[in-house]
Amino acid sequence: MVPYEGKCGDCLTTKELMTLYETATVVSNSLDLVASLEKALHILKNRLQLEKCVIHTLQDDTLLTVYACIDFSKHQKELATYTLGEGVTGFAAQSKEPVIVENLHSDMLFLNKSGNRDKNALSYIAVPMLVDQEVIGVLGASMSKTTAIGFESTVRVLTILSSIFAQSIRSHDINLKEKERLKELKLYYKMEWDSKVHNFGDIIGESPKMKQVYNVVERIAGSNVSVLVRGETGTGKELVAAAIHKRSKRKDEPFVKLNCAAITDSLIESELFGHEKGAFTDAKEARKGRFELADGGTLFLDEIGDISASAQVKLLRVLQEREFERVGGSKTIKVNVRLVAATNRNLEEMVKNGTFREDLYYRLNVIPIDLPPLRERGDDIALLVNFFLQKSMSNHKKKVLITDEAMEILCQYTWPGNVRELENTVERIVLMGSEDGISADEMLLLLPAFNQKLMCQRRIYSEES
Ligand SMILES: Nc1ncnc2c1ncn2[C@@H]1O[C@H](COP(=O)(O)OP(=O)(O)OP(=O)(O)O)[C@@H](O)[C@H]1O
Repeated sequence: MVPYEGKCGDCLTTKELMTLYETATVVSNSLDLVASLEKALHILKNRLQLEKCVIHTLQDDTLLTVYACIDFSKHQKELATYTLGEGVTGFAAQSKEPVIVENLHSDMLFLNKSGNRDKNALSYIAVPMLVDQEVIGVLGASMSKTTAIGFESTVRVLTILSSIFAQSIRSHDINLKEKERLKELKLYYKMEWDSKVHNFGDIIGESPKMKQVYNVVERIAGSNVSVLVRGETGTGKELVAAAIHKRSKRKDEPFVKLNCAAITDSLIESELFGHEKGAFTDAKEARKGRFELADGGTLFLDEIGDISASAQVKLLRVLQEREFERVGGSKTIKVNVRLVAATNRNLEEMVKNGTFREDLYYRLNVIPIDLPPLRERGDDIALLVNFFLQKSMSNHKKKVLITDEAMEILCQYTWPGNVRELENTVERIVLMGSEDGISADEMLLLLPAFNQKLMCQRRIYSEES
């Protein structure tokens, strides 16, 4: 075996140039990369009489497996697998240098694991395929008496081709990964839209408390700090999380959401971090978790107070080290995710009674945003009623008038379900109401039973006094 010293003597011959031109053209015009690489290897064989040409690629930084080849049976392909440093292929990958085995019948480095050594073959050359000095595989070929060029020229041609092949394989891999990511994101977003969880609509409200919220959102959106949005149910926590994302540099990357309260303890870690095939009974396929889906973007964890103790530990590690392993996996995955969490629970209380980790609480609560309940937002109620009224009338292609007295009732109501309840109430108003206007009595009928009773009592009381 001779490590190639990198001599660069004569210029390329016309034969070599033609070979390079043809192989590069075949590979650059490809949709099916493996088929095109194999065509390119055939050109090497036909033009230069190089035999058993094979491209190995490096898997998981340890194993070189056949990616494309000519003159190998299916079984031989499977046998021709090398670890780093093993045989001439493994050695070329490890040393990052071309390796020449002058006499492959006597050199111990030529292992012939595939068993398809040719009687006529004399020598073997293996050239590492590098992208930015990183080995992604090895290009190898046998030389025989009939090979049209010498060692030096063969190394030169294979070295030029290995760099073209390496770039093509790398771009192909990136495209595949991106396609897979888009497929998973499409699936995720489809699920979200189907359950109508997503809403990127604008935030309505001019009250001083909401102006404070906008102020904080504007100031922190551009940074990468974690945010904890707190507020009663239906106050718009998800809307604020989406607003932070939309105003950040990550706005063109995914905004991914997980409602921690909707997932059982046993599934939460798999939803967050993904799982490998066979990690548990139902894990028929490997699946990415929300952290991987949100890579580059924002992950919104709703109802963060509901996650299990073991998921809290894993979450803390991601926040500290930006890395994790899938459930049932050992490979460490690194992600770049901005976390926005939300809760309507009292996390401080949970920290005190030991149900929520204090270290995690501080990691999440770098920037707290407190959303006011609707009953503390004064004129915002009327603004929101009008906003949802327009939206709903246009959806239902119907005109409905809310009289002043009906609006008065809506403004006095305590809205325990906050904006969500108000939105649903306006929807009912549009469905039940008419252009003639909704009266106060009709309005009371449209409010949920418990509060309707309260309102009636108030009304009777005020009429009596
Ligand atoms: N200020 C607002 N302007 C317009 N729509 C709003 C506003 N706040 C909330 N909404 C709407 O009210 C509904 C509930 O909002 P959202 O889901 O963001 O609340 P939440 O606080 O996250 O609720 P939960 O605690 O139940 O998860 C959504 O349809 C949202 O679009």
